[in-house]
Amino acid sequence: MELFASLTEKIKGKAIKIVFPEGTEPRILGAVARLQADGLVTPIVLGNEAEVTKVAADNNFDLSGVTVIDPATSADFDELVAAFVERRKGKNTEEQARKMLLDPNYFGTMLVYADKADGMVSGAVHPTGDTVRPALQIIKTKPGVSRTSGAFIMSKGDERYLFSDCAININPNAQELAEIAVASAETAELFDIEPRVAMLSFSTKGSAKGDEVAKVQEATKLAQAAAPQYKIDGELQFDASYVPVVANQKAPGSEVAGKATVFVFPELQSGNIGYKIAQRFGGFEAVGPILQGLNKPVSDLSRGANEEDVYKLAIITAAQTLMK
Ligand SMILES: CC(C)(COP(=O)(O)OP(=O)(O)OC[C@H]1O[C@@H](n2cnc3c(N)ncnc32)[C@H](O)[C@@H]1OP(=O)(O)O)[C@@H](O)C(=O)NCCC(=O)NCCS
Ligand SMILES: CC(=O)OP(=O)(O)O
Repeated sequence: MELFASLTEKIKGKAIKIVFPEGTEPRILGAVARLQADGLVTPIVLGNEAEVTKVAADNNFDLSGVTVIDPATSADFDELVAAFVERRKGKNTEEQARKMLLDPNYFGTMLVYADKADGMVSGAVHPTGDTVRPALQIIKTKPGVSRTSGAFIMSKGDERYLFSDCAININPNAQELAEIAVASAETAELFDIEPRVAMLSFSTKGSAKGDEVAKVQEATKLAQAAAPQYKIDGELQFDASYVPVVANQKAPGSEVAGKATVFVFPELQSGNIGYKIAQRFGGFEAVGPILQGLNKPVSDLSRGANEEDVYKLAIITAAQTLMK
């Protein structure tokens, strides 16, 4: 079944509450109106009610039935401040908390932490750091996961792949890269992609040398040892990972080369540039970044996202709430 058809089937009618902190952004409100009309999620929009209503009216969006919360006047504000101070014990004072929770990304994250929402979608107007930092500080990673990372589902026609880390870890070490690879294989399975994980490099099987190559070689070994149930191979250049004829020449006998479905980039420069090239030159649809390894789902849009991207990432975020 087509990815979004199967995900919408899973979430429909479950009233999964997704909070959208960027309540005066037309791309967000357009997606919210559609999600509400399609009965896919129960949206909570953050912002001054008069401003949200004006943007909706100016764009002919029907927000009937959508909850709008202004953090500054919310009846839950004091309770959330207290929960935040408790969570950030010793790291933030109550005075700081009162200022921080006026920031819609902090307030929205606290709604998720306090179980008043199930997930959050933000980042259409905020850069990634501002969107994800509250989640890293408050929601935190699941037991056994030390690093959150950001994956994209890349699809075109019948082709569907996962790219990571394209969003979070600027220069992961070998251990962190191994963890990203295993988390990516797990995420791929959640989205019905059979994981064959390529650990990408500018070298294939020792064709080049250097610290950067050694890091990917080490990460490959660590990931293979940590998750022997998955097919993980490296280090591979992109052509060796994707093109069967090149794979035969550069990495004969590999279970991954030439048929990879999960592409793990060695650091964030290549990951972020790589997904945008596939999206903008290659015509792939890029949905994400899907944050992997958090206790509860928080998703960060690219600021280049359109309304359809917001709609789809909200569906993915809602589906993540059902996955253990
Ligand atoms: C994500 C990012 C903002 C975190 O940076 P930061 O806020 O300076 O990070 P800090 O080291 O101050 O850590 C802040 C908190 O987050 C946690 N944290 C940081 N990175 C983390 C990660 N990858 N996974 C889990 N937790 C993380 C820290 O442990 C710390 O928690 P604490 O306050 O409870 O001790 C930073 O890594 C970044 O800018 N990444 C690139 C984002 C980007 O621009 N991507 C391109 C566009 S998508
Ligand atoms: C994922 C990403 O690159 O986000 P942005 O375009 O907002 O920097």
